[in-house]
Amino acid sequence: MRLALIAHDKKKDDLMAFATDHEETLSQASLMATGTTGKRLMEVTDLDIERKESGPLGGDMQIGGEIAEDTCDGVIFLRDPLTAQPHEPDISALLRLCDVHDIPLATNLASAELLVEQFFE
Ligand SMILES: O=C(CO)COP(=O)(O)O
Repeated sequence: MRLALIAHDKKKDDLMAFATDHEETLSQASLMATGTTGKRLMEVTDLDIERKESGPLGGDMQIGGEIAEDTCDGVIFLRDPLTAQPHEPDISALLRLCDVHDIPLATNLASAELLVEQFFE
């Protein structure tokens, strides 16, 4: 099971709390994250995380590449729906690829809980 974890700045605290709550479960997965999200996750948990570039520098695209290569089984992406992002085209491309390849995608905490429950518990 290979899972991508991503959060926009205003959602990072939520993702850190989620990862801490589910640390034991998430440790069963192979995890990757965009740059800053991954750095924060490794600061607050003992999870082993493959860090991609930061989102605005191509990290979303790198995770999209994994989806296209069939090496990503699920994405938790806590997006900030109230703040414009400079790399919006990359974000849309990642979400689109999840749909193209039928990859489970959770974009808020409620769906992230369901995804993790279904995947691991
Ligand atoms: O911008 C992001 C996703 O679109 C997240 O990137 P960071 O994890 O580097 O902040």
